[in-house]
Amino acid sequence: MSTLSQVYTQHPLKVHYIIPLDFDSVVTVPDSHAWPISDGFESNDWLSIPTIDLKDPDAVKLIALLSSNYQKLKALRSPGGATGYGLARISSFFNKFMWHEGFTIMGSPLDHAKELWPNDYQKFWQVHALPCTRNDDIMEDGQKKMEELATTLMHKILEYLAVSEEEMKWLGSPEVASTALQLNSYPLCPDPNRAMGLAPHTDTSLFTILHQRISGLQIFKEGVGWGLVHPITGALVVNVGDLLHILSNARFPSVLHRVVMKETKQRFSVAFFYSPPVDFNLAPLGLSSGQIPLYHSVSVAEYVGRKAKDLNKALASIRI
Ligand SMILES: C=C1C[C@]23C[C@H]1CC[C@H]2[C@@]12CCC[C@@](C)(C(=O)O1)[C@H]2[C@@H]3C(=O)O
Ligand SMILES: O=C(O)CCC(=O)C(=O)O
Ligand SMILES: [Fe+2]
Repeated sequence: MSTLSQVYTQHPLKVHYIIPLDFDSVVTVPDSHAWPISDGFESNDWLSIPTIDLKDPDAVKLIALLSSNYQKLKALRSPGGATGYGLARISSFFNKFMWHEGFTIMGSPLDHAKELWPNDYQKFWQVHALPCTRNDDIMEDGQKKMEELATTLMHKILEYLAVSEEEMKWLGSPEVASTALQLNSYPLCPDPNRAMGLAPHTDTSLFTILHQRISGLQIFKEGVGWGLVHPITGALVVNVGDLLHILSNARFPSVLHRVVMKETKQRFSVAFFYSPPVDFNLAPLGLSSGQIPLYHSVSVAEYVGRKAKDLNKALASIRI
């Protein structure tokens, strides 16, 4: 069975859409990164988001990103690769670049580090992991916790949707769910109102669990427009992705979101993408009699391919 990483490998990106700007060396926003002023850029309105207390404020351990550019380029994603340092995959769909750099991890973070820095991966963790507990395990622990949290959440969502666990066999074994960890960095920007942190998109996952400490994340609410999602200490943001949109027959619509450059300091976020195994076929489930499915059945791998081809038309392309 192929992995999520192998599926993305089949949709390579041009190098141009991988290498981020050297944010440390610029004093003005270059034209390549200057976005037309958009509605809601200056908005300081907070949206009200339902919050769930999961009794575990420590579920995520935030890790600082790699610091020097030299180290960063050593970790650059290859054109055919899915993991490593670089621009967001969606970059090629926009004619301006974003004020963003990220690091994508699929599978074990420790294996990933060993692969990148066979001789000094330990040094990497010691230098860059938060100065607490065992540096070696910090990412692995965090990832395991996230997997547990995602599984718990998924069970509850299925219960609500009246989808039998039989139909989601993969859920019993967390190791076969496709997961990815994305470390996002939004460097200090000399002119925040002209730059875009992360352009509007919906995630491809069932849902994404996001940790943010500084504001900047906005979601688009029908009839309201763009509004900020307030960071709450000890709480995580859950963004519904396209795959849950399909599975739930749009009862959980995927959330259009973006990141604006609000603050005058660097912003970090950590996103955990949770999806079924790549060969799993998704279709609207748990429909009561009389309800018609709105989407054709699609495998996770095929849907990833549709998004890679046309970001904003993928969902519409499988609409019945
Ligand atoms: C498992 C995932 C989910 C990915 C692709 C792959 C790894 C990186 C994720 C992101 C992270 C940044 C936004 C996004 C839109 C992007 O460009 O890369 C995400 C995308 C998706 O949700 O489609
Ligand atoms: O940085 C954020 O708050 C959002 C990140 C995001 O949307 C993503 O990684 O998909
Ligand atoms: Fe996202």
